[in-house]
Amino acid sequence: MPHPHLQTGGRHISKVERQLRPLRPPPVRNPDTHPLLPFHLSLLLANVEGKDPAGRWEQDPAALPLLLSRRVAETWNGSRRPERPQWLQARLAVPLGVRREKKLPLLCLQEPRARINTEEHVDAADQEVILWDHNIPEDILREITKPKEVPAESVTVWIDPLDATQEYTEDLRKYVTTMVCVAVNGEPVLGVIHKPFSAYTAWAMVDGGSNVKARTSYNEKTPRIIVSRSHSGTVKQVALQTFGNQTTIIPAGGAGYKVLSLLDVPDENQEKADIYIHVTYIKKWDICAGNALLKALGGHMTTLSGEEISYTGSDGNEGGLLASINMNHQALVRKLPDLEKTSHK
Ligand SMILES: Nc1ncnc2c1ncn2[C@@H]1O[C@H](COP(=O)(O)O)[C@@H](OP(=O)(O)O)[C@H]1O
Ligand SMILES: [Mg+2]
Repeated sequence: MPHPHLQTGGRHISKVERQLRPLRPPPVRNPDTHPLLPFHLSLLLANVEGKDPAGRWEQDPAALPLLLSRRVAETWNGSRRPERPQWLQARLAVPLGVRREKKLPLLCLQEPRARINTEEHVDAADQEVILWDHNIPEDILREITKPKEVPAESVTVWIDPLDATQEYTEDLRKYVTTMVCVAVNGEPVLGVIHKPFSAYTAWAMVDGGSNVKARTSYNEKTPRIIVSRSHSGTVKQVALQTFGNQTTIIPAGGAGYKVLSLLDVPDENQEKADIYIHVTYIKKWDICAGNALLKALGGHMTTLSGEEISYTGSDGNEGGLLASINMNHQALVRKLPDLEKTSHK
């Protein structure tokens, strides 16, 4: 899509951008602390804004992750002008036209004392910046009334701009999510899982608030177990061995989708399960947001041997995954077979 550009002061800016000035001054921030709440909310905004996210995805799969990740970057930087969604849409269409490869671009203006880990990487040539207007929607403000601040160096951010990539390439769009997670001292604290093709966003903050809840009942005896359809490893054998041959196994794409299957999600394309098990290696950006959501709602996501996963340091989790909510998680861990016998890789 062609987009009008004007030359001003040696810099190309869009006509729409120019019309939006003058704008409010940048917020004042204490550089030693990290405002968890606004950051989190900006991610939500990044996820839900725009007239037709699914439509944008059909035009170009990079659109939403790019919008999301740029919002992340911008909020992190915390000092730019606010913008409007219409502007974002117009502006994004230009650079995205040429990016249809599987790996999606991401711009991270990294805060020097915090870490941002993402499946995609910064395109150094890309100077565009997309901005958050610092308006927090009413429904979110109602849920989280007390903003938190934590030392910036304690924060690690995990971003998956496109989860269920394999399924996306097979046009199985219901599995696709974008995810952002903020961990503090390695503990998952804020999670956002967005389904671009359903325009549904689940978010939760540990000791903060959420827009999603657990279902009212789960089947602990003969659970429906949701597992990977494309990185399954020995998971079916493990599940049947643990819970018996009558157990229902639901193969599904995406770690974000599978966590949502444990919750009360008002989306007709969302299957429901009682337990999520994964036995192969998995990256932390695939699981951090789901872990934060579950933790905030009273659930658990651990390795198969019941250990908490630390969302700092290395980007891989090698101990497999067991996720549940409103169940005796430790009892589930004890039931699982000794997985030394099975491969985690
Ligand atoms: N053994 C493995 N090695 C690397 N990534 C894995 C993996 N198993 C699962 N994943 C990643 O975890 C996400 C969910 O996987 P699955 O759909 O198989 O459950 C996918 O993320 P992406 O789609 O972001 O790559 C997938 O690539
Ligand atoms: Mg992923």
